[in-house]
Amino acid sequence: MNERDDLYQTREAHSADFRFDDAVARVFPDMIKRSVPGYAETVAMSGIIAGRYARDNTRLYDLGCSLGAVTLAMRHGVRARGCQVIGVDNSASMLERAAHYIALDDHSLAGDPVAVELLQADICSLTLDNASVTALNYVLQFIVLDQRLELLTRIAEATIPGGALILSEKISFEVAEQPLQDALHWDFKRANGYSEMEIARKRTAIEDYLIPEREEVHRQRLLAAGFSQVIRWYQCFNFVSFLAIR
Ligand SMILES: C[S@@+](CC[C@H](N)C(=O)[O-])C[C@H]1O[C@@H](n2cnc3c(N)ncnc32)[C@H](O)[C@@H]1O
Ligand SMILES: O=C(O)C(=O)C[C@]1(C(=O)O)C=C[C@@H](O)C=C1
Repeated sequence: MNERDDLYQTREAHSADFRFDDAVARVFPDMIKRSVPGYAETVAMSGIIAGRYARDNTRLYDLGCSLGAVTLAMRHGVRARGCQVIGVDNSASMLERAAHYIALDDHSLAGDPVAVELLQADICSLTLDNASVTALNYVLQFIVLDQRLELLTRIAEATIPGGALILSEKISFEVAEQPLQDALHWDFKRANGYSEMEIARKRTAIEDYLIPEREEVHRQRLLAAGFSQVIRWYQCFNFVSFLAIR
């Protein structure tokens, strides 16, 4: 199942034509590991954070769950009782594969594991409720700009007092810092075996589709959405993760 990402060795790229389709879902674990600096740590620490913030008889949401990496990290991190982890994605190709990974995990766990449910839905029109922890791991960056505050506000309103949002994103920087951050990111991709052509084609494909914003924009919008505290708990080059508390 873990195929190597060679999509842009053969695929031509056009602006904003990247989609989470079957071809991407097939190579996704390899693609995200080789493309996002700090991905493995972000997933693993989502489990630790879920352990601290999950409360009895609440929900944990993994919005834009792809193959369910964070869904499973949260399932394994939860110590509270009566919790349910809900993984949501609008890509059928992703969810089909996520279901396979959840089933493998079900079989490996003894006793009464934390319940996991997968849902195919658009997170921009999903009703959320009774959340103690929500993860938005590299997903907000794909939501059109004018829907981002509304989505975060719905998450904040659905979050119990003291509950948490884990928000991981590719970010942008002020003009003086941006070239260095880009260069380091592309060095990371080169070191992971992507060619100049693959890096350039992926860049074209996600341009105008993955829209990064500055740290300050994220912080202020999270506060405007209804969270009371925001910290940046992790950064690796141009990828960061925030923890926002309701
Ligand atoms: C970069 S991946 C997320 C990675 C995943 N959270 C992880 O940590 O492994 C982005 C995911 O968001 C999903 N997505 C994008 N827009 C969405 C929307 N409006 N509703 C639901 N899912 C969405 C995509 O289908 C894709 O699977
Ligand atoms: O910014 C890039 O160059 C990326 O490849 C990033 C990114 C992401 O952050 O989601 C884009 C699409 C894939 O899902 C994997 C990585």
